[in-house]
Amino acid sequence: MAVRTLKDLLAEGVSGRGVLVRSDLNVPLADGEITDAGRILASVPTLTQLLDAGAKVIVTAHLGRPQGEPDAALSLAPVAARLSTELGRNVQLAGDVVGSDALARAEGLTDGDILLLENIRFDARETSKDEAERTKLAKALVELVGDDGAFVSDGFGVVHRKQASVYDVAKLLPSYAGDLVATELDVLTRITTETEQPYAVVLGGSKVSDKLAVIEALAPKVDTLVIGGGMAFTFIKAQGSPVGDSLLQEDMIATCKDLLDRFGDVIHLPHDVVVADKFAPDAQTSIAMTSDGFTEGMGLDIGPGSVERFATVLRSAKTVFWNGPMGVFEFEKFAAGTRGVAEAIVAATADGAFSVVGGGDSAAAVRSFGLADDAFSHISTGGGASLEYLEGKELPGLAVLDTQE
Ligand SMILES: Nc1ncnc2c1ncn2[C@@H]1O[C@H](COP(=O)(O)OP(=O)(O)O)[C@@H](O)[C@H]1O
Ligand SMILES: O=C(OP(=O)(O)O)[C@H](O)COP(=O)(O)O
Repeated sequence: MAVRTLKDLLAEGVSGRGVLVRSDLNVPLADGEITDAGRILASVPTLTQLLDAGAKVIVTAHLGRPQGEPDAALSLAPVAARLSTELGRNVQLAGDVVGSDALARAEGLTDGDILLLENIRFDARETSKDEAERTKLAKALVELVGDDGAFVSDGFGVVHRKQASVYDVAKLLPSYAGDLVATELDVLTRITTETEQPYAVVLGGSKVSDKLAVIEALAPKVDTLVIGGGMAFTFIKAQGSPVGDSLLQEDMIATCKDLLDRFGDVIHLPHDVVVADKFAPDAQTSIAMTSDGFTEGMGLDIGPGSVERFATVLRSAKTVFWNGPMGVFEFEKFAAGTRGVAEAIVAATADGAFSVVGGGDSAAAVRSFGLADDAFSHISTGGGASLEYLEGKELPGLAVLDTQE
C-alpha cells in the first residue's frame, strides 16, 4: 500500500493553503467535562506541524453518536477549549458543520490559524449509507479549504468507518496520512507480524454489535479470547442463562452459540458477574454465577472469581491486545474487573509481553487507575479500528489513501 504522508505534504509546502484534518476527538465526558484528554493530546503533533508551517487548518471531528442533528450535549465546545490549551493557540469553534458560520470563519482564516468545525455527526449525511449523500457533505467540506486544499487523515480511531469526513472527502482532495495514523499502524503491524505466543485478545465494552462481528475472524488467530463487559451477556444468554436487564444483542444469540461451539476452547467467559439493581454509582449489588444467571437487575462488571481466572491467563501471555472495559468502570463499584485485567496485563508487560490497549474508554480506564502509559507497550486511540485491523479487514479510511503508485 502506497500512502502519502504528512511529511510529503509539508515538503510540498502548505503555507497559505487550506488543510482539512480529520481527527478523532471523541473523548469521554461527564457533566460536560472531559474526563480523559488522550485523543486530544494525540492529535497535537500533526496539527502543530501544519500550523507551524503556515497552513490554514480546519479540523473536523465527531463526539458520541448524535442522530444526524444538533445535540447541545455533544457539542465540541469543551474540546475546542482543551485543544486551545494544548496547542497554545486559539482554536475557533464554528457554530455549525458546513453552514454559513463555518464558511465565514474558514474564509477569515490567516496562515497558522485553526478552526474546529462543530460535531460532524450533527449532519446526517456524515454516516449515511447513501454514497451520493455523503459525497454532498464531502464537497461542502472541500469548499471550506478551497481548490488548492489538502486532506490529512489523522483520526485513527475512526478509519474503520466509511463516512463522509473519513472516506468520501479523501476522494476529492490530495490526501495524506497524519502522524497519528502512521504511528498506530506501525504498532499494529508489529502485533500482526511479530506475534509471540501465547497471544491473548481481551474484549469488553458496550459497542456489542460492532465487536461481536469481529470474533469470527479473530478467534482462529488467537490462543485466548477473553470476553467481559457488556459483550459477555449475549454469550451467557447463548449458554442458556437469563441475564435480566443486562446489555443484550438478541439477534446475535444464535451467532454466539455457534461461536462457542466452534471456539469454546479459545473463548473465556466470566463465570460470575456483579449484578446491580439500577445503573447508578450507588446501586445495590450482588454476585451471580453465570451458570445460574439472574432474572432481575443488570450485570455491570465481571465477578471476583472471573477477575482471578482472567488475570491468570493474561499474566502468562506474550502478546496482548485489549479493547473494551470489563465493566462500568466509571462507577467505583463496577471498576474492579477492569482494574484487575489492567493490572494483569501490566504484569505480563513487565515480564516481556507486547501489550496494546485500544479504545477511547479503555485508555481512559487505565489512566483513571493511575497506571502509567508506559506500563503498556502502547495505548492506542482506536478500539474498533484496531480490532478490525487485527481481524485482517480492509479499513475504508486507509484504503482510500492508497495512491497505488
Ligand atoms: N456490563 C456493562 N454494561 C453496560 N456498559 C458497560 C458494561 N461493561 C462496560 N460498559 C461500558 O462500556 C463503555 C466502553 O465501551 P466501548 O466504547 O466499546 O469501549 P472503547 O471506547 O474502549 O472502545 C464504558 O463506558 C463502560 O461503562
Ligand atoms: O470511540 C471510537 O471508537 P472506539 O470506542 O472503538 O475506541 C471512535 O471515536 C469511533 O466512534 P464510533 O464507534 O461511534 O464510530
